[in-house]
Amino acid sequence: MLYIEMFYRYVYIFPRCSSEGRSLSFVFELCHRSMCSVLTSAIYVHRCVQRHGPLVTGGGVFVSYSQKMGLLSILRKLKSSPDQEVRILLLGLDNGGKTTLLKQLASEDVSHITPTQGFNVKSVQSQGFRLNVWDIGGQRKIRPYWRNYFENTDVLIYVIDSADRKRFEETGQVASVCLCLGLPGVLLICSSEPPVYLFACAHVSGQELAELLDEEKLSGVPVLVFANKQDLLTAAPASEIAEGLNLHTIRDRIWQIQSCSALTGEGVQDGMTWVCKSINAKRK
Ligand SMILES: Nc1nc2c(ncn2[C@@H]2O[C@H](COP(=O)(O)OP(=O)(O)OP(=O)(O)O)[C@@H](O)[C@H]2O)c(=O)[nH]1
Ligand SMILES: [Mg+2]
Repeated sequence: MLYIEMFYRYVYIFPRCSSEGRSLSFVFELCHRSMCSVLTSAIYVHRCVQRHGPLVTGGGVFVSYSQKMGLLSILRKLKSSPDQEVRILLLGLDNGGKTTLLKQLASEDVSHITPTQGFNVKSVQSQGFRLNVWDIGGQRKIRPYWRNYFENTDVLIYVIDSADRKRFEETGQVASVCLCLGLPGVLLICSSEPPVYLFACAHVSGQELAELLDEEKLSGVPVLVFANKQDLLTAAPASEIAEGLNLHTIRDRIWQIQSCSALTGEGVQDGMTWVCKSINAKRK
């Protein structure tokens, strides 16, 4: 039996949601539908009865204590917050590196990552205080469901695979939608093999960003640009990304740019430290 527990309001129990029973897409469809109405801040998919088979990609699992040191350290940095729960959302097109980042944060193996069909969620709890990190699949068919996860988001981590030239424009549009929705924080992760492409990417995104930052409802929302895939020799430096995004023109909020590699973990914690600081500052 697979339990999908929606904290605060609903608990759903799906009998035999295994590879032999209901399809996973059925489970996630129900999850997504539920999120539409519930819009709650936390969802946990318990893989509680292992004998029914693995949940495969898309399921959230509780992280064992030995695996969550990265997340725990983030949680500790947030402990001064009076709120009992913090929610971080990872979004971006498929193949961008969201799941790699989530696994890196949870100190898990990042060498075997498969495309996310639904979502992954990692959660850590300490002394009644909880940190939830959500990773939503970026495939086109899943993207319409993204908005169902926005409620109560403290920081959005947006992952871009800048090496994917063909979908550059698409990426810019999706980023705009996220910003339009007024999420309180945006962490934009850029990765690129061809720097020229990355510059173009940053340029278009920068135009979108500039327009959105004029919106009153986004006033004061902190923005962190996280330049991912720096392990690739052809990755553009963060300074180029900042220039392309015109970050220096942002005057009405704090922003930050951080180089990182979700694959090696380099720079990831630095970015998350900034995220924690911005959350703490906002909640003071
Ligand atoms: N070189 C390099 N590769 C990366 C990095 N981050 C992710 N990748 C690779 O990019 C590919 C896609 O990573 P995923 O984490 O599955 O991407 P995703 O955004 O979760 O994709 P969906 O689940 O389909 O939305 C994988 O082959 C990763 O190994 C990075 O920092 N450097
Ligand atoms: Mg994924």
